[in-house]
Amino acid sequence: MVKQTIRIFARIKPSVRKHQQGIYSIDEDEKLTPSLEIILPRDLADGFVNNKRESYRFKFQRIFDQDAKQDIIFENIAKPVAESVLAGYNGTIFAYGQTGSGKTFTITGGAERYSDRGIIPRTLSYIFEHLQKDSSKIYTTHISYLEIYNECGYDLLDPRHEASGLEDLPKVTILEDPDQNIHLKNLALHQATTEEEALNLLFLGDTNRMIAETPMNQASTRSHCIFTVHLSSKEPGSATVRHAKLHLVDLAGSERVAKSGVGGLLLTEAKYINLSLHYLEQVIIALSEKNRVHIPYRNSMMTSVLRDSLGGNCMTTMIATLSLEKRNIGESISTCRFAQRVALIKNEAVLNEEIDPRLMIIRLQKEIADLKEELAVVTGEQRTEALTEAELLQLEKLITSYLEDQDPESRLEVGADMRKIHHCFHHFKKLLNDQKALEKSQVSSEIKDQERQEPPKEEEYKKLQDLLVQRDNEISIFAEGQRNCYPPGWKGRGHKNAPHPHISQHPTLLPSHGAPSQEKKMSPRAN
Ligand SMILES: Nc1ncnc2c1ncn2[C@@H]1O[C@H](COP(=O)(O)OP(=O)(O)OP(=O)(O)O)[C@@H](O)[C@H]1O
Repeated sequence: MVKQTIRIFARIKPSVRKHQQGIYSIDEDEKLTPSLEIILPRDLADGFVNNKRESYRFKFQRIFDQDAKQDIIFENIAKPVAESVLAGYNGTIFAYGQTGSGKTFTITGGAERYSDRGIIPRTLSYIFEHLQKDSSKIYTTHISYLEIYNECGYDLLDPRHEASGLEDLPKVTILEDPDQNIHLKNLALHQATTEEEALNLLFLGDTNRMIAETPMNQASTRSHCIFTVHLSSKEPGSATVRHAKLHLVDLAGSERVAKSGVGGLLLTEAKYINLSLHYLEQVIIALSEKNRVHIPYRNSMMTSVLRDSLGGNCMTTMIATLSLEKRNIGESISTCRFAQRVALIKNEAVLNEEIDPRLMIIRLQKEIADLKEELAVVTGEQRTEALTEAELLQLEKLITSYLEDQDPESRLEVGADMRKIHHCFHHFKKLLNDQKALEKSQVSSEIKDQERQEPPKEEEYKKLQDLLVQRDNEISIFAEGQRNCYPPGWKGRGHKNAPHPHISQHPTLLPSHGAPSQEKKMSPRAN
């Protein structure tokens, strides 16, 4: 992770009236941070901001004076960012300043001379040169070009060449996923395999930008443009892919509505521009304040798109473009003030790596195939997915003899073959389940048998009760008989006083002659 505050640079546009004496001075003491002093001319000091102050001093990473050429700007500002993008970090360079201060010239360049090429073409050239030289990685490059005008996004890389106004271009909208990542719907990503293809895309975007421009909407002044290089890289054979994005941003003119004196539709546009830049300012103020939890990124499309570039996962650089002429002093001071706040924002850039599941599967499949081959070499046998019939038979034999072996120390040796080990476990599990099922069925059949053999308790109790009543009757009959000792009127079997047939057959209950004490021995009820 790289922790870094946003780096701020100042670039002063060449003045038509050559160096206006006394308006500004640059202090470039090597030991100190360079500073730009803006000196208020006497006639302005009375009416502007604070009539007591005569000068304002602002610190920058570096200040490029009027004579700084495009190659110097690229080398010092854009090249370090391009390098970090090539290393896998996100990068952003944005130009901020009033209309006509040189934002487009700095970011895209001038059309007159080849040497006027700006940061975008020079960065593309640098990136593709690096990609060509570096054979240790596989790179993929895509380009997108977004224009934001009046809070609406438009895809400048519409290849139909039919746009005669912004509304003819595909409209881009913002989508946010549950992880709060921003996705731009309808913004096409075009693959560029060479510098030429990438430059053609830049040209297409700039052409669409110009065609869509109307006198009322001088696009470069009134809209924000974000040219993005999406770079993916991976080492050959690796499933880890690095994704880095480089935003090159040309913001709308930063002048304030109150001072620009516009009206009607233009005023609406100016409000929008300023609203958009106002929200950018709000985000920057929030980020520069310590302990501020909520950052209002969602308020505008631009801050949503640049969310990572501002206080997030990105190496960000700002170029404050200044047109330091007497009439622009106010705007120049406000641009510098804005830059000072931006310089307080800390970003934390991390390498954006992810595993490509498709590549991972391919890699694992290859690894399995390699390992199988290696195993075959070591074991001398070619292994198939499943065990062969012969192997299964041999394994069954081993398992049987292992189970039959009474020795508790005995071992089942199947070798280092996971297929065989799994088969053994499977076999033991089956045995265990069979055993459980058998025990269960045995228990249930025993219960059934018992139920069949033992009559219900109530029935048994009734039988016993009946038997008891019967015995009581017999005993009382027997006792009666004893007392009467078979009276002369005894009529034998069938008589109402005759002993019960069972009693007559029961030896212990049969009356014995000459044993009168029998009655005493046998009480009618034991209980
Ligand atoms: N450093 C420079 N060297 C030479 N010419 C420059 C420089 N900066 C700006 N210019 C010229 O000044 C004019 C205005 O610049 P430019 O269009 O870049 O301003 P801008 O800030 O992008 O304005 P807008 O807000 O309208 O987009 C252009 O003609 C451009 O070529």
